[in-house]
Amino acid sequence: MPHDSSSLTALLPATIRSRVQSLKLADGVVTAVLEAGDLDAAGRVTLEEEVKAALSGADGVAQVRVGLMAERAAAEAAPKGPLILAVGSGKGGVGKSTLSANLAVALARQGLKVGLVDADIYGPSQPRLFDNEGVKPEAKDSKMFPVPSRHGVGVLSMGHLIEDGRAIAWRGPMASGALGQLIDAWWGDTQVLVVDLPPGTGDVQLTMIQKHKPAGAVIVSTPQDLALMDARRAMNLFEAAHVPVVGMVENMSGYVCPHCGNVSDPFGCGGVEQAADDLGLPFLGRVPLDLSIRTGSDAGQPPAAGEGPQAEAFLRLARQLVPWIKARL
Ligand SMILES: Nc1ncnc2c1ncn2[C@@H]1O[C@H](COP(=O)(O)OP(=O)(O)OP(=O)(O)O)[C@@H](O)[C@H]1O
Repeated sequence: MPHDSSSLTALLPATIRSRVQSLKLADGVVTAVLEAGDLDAAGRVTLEEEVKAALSGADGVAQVRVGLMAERAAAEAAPKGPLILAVGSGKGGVGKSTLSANLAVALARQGLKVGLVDADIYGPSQPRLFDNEGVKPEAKDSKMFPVPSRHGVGVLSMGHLIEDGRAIAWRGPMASGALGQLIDAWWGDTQVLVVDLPPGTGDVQLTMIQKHKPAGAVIVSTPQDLALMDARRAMNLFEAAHVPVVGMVENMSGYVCPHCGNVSDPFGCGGVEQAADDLGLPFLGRVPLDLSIRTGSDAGQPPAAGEGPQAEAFLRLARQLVPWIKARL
């Protein structure tokens, strides 16, 4: 008989079972979150290997993802930093970075003090989107200051730290160490930190979410079925880490012809709203596929900072999020 979450947990040795915070099976993928605050680096690697060895190959299991919780006591004792709002997607290229940047600008236009961390450390794009490429962050007491932008949003990205165009080939633990430095920076009176997560739903993402505990997450998807399946995986990932999903956004949902203004739907339309409905999540709204969104982004001018329908699409999303954010500040 195929396994479910409890029969899978029973496959783990008792010493590991007591560490399980959550364990979910969906579409053949097990997502397990374990308490590991007492273990050193070697112990954590062993624990991850043991879990994978115990569950891989079980009936109905195609893949096992492990997220390890650490430094819980230290995190709880630490002074309260800005509220973290993660922006995630199940796969790359759906517009997660574009949405993160414009949401940050749109939230700042609602009067909030907003910062942005580019956690997409393998392909950082925020310095280009905010037109502050090549600016190195200043630091004090080995903590960085955010790099200012023209739109009132401080930004920190691996792209600010590496030489132009140099690919980063880091392994998971180094990657999450680097991300920690971007988040634990001098954010001052910043109220909301929008975190542009790396695309995907693997171990790196899960560990990052566990460690930095966003207050909530927004999932972005394009309307096609394939992207939607990935969005569902992203939701499972946040659920496994006990991070509430604030809602879903449909990006590239209707192509506005720059010549005649006609709207067509190359990727379909309404799929994300339907998926949000099926999953019992709020649907936050759509952003059209619009050439000016790409050209503005490439030129370092976030459309949300301007006027017109493109700006309005992002401002509408931000207005929906403001009450949720204010209730948590
Ligand atoms: N609504 C839109 N209209 C037009 N172009 C868009 C829109 N959203 C995103 N794009 C463009 O699509 C490309 C991919 O967007 P983006 O980099 O934000 O995606 P991503 O999900 O963050 O990708 P990655 O996983 O590579 O980081 C960019 O060139 C961006 O300008």
